[in-house]
Amino acid sequence: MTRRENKTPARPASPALPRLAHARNGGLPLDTGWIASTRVNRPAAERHAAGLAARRPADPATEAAWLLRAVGLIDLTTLSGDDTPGRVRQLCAKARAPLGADLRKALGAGPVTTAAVCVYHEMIAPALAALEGSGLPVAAVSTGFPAGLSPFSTRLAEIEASVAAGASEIDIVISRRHVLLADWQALYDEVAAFRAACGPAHMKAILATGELGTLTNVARASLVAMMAGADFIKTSTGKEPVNATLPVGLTMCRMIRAYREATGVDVGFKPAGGISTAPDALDWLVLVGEELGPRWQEPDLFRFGASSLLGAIERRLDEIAFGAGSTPRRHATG
Ligand SMILES: O=C[C@H](O)COP(=O)(O)O
Repeated sequence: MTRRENKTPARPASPALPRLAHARNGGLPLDTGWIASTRVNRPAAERHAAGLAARRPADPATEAAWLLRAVGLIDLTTLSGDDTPGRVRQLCAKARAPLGADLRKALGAGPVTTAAVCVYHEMIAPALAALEGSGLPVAAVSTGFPAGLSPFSTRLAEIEASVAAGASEIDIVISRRHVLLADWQALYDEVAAFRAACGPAHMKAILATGELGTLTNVARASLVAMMAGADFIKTSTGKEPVNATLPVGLTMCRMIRAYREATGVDVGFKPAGGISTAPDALDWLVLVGEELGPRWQEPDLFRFGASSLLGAIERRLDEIAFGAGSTPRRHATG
């Protein structure tokens, strides 16, 4: 099946689209031979992933530099049933100024923001208002997030509504059954239709890897999503029983690398769900640095999808800057 033409009406995208200014992924025709020949050796992936922690930066100054970089890569997220405009305004204030001025001064760091704010559709308007003038994009989760089981027409309309409301990044979820049934054509058609509906907004394809059964399925779904035009591939919604894991991350990075070698196109990577400690952030940065290179430590090609990681990084930076005893005094609550 051929890809659908972009049918989303042009609407001014939210101001930060230039943050994703590298050439977009135009996709490829579905290549079933490539998909069938792709396999992953799970024990080897697990062994490799287990070694990443040993390669975290050892000295505190380098660790602080890495963690400052990680802050700028976070899609600061709230995806709760009890989200309110007030909570989203607080989140956006944190996204604009994620670290206190005293902490930045102690670390010798300049101004920093997170990469984006990620919310449900209903929270796009308060997020845009709260981020006005900051240059920070609003990402919206879409297509029946998190299960992706609402009617197809509803899922397309949901994307279009969020783009029309001003989201410049759309995080879609795939139908897991297409992967579990190895119906690659159905998966390709679905993701290509979502990509067309996104129009100017950049699309992150959430694979929900914890529900795909095998790493081989993760690899194949990654390839199909990229062939169908995904700008980013993303591990998880944060709502599956198992979310972002390093063996899954390794698998997806290797597929991004293979796609780049075949097409010359850079596709972004977003691990999401359960990434909640400073060492977690370091492990993911080691992984993408080793597998894809430093370009994938920049916000146009890498994001952390996380609701609690920022607080953990802030506490660790505080320890580095002011000493271990300072954290309880300076951060009364986690
Ligand atoms: O896309 C982002 C995830 O939903 C965040 O998951 P988390 O709450 O486990 O950090």
